[in-house]
Amino acid sequence: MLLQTPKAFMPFPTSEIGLFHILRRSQPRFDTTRSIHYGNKTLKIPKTSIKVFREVPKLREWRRQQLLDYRSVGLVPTMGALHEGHISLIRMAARENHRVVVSIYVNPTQFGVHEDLDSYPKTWEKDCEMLRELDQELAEDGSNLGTVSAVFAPTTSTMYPSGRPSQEVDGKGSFVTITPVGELLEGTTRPTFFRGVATVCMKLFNIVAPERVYFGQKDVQQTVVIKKMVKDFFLDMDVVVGPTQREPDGLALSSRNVYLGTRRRKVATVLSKVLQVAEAGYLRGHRSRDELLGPAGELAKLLLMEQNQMLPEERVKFEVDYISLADPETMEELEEVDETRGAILSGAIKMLPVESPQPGEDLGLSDGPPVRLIDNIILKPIG
Ligand SMILES: Nc1ncnc2c1ncn2[C@@H]1O[C@H](COP(=O)(O)OP(=O)(O)OP(=O)(O)O)[C@@H](O)[C@H]1O
Ligand SMILES: CC(C)(CO)[C@@H](O)C(=O)[O-]
Ligand code: BAL
Repeated sequence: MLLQTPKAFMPFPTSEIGLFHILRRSQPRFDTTRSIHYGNKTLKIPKTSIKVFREVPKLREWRRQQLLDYRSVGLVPTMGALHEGHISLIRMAARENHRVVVSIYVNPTQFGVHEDLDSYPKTWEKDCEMLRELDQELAEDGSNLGTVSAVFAPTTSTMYPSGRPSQEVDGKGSFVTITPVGELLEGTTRPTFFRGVATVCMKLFNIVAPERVYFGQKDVQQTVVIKKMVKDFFLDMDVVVGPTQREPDGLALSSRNVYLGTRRRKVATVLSKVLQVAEAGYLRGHRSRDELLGPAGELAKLLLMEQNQMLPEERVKFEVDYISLADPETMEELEEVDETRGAILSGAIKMLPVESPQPGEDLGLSDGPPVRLIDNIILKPIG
């Protein structure tokens, strides 16, 4: 990083002008796909000192000042639609860093051409409200090293300065690919997913230059891909993985849960139940794939049979995409768990559109297309 004198890097004057007010006047809702310029002002989330950066140079300028002030920076990358899973990562980051940057960016290149880029939930105002509440909580809790200092919410033209690359599998562009791990499991169903994730994370890491980056275990294969990228490209930062936050009934929190609607939400715990059966086998001493995944597959069949016996207007059909028992570093499938290494149990299911929707039934966001859910459990090494 190029160092300049502190004077040259005095931050731009900040403004208490409500971001919402500016946005309301200029466009109806915050839209990360369009370029917006507000002169030289650094915006803030109202009633907080959280800066909102939309462009790279100002963020870099702020970052350099942190370096000069010996302040550590933690980065929590997100796609917005914040929930308690994200908040738990931000809390972790605030415990371990003087400054926390949360990025909010729905990255088009990690969505396949037929995926849900257009309908992906965007809840900017609610996200700001959650960050405001968290800011207060962190300020009152003296055990943290830092607090949320900034949100980075770039546009796509900022993130892809040479133009947005194609989302096609054979699309050309400046990509980071981490293979073979990025081709397995989630990469089979979503062949451009990890290429998009690695590419955007490399950009975010280069822009923010954090000491630590925070990811959730809910997307476990993503954490494996990111760790590999950091190792193989000598990126000077630690990757910290936070535990999966769940609803009381066990469903992993996910921004996409809003797609489910009431009926499918009740059945969405199938995946966590199936994985728990396999985990219970490991804790009882089973190590072979058949012993661990056999009962898990049986439970999935049983739960589907139960649904099939119900009336069409009540039931929920689902398809198991995969249940995997994999090595924690390569994500290659295992026949036998080496208990000194442990393993990753993971799965994906597709909740199908409800049959015979009832008048006024809540079908979830975007009216009920199939919803793919993922989850995992780490089988910890023993000894
Ligand atoms: N339940 C959760 N517990 C802990 N971390 C989570 C949880 N859900 C998401 N995260 C983490 O938050 C970060 C940002 O994730 P993202 O914004 O995609 O949210 P998401 O809920 O995973 O959305 P999606 O529905 O697209 O999977 C990622 O590191 C992700 O693993
Ligand atoms: C890491 C990430 C923010 C990259 O867009 C995304 O994949 C996510 O939210 O998990
Ligand atoms: N949390 C993973 C982001 C995605 O599924 O696109």
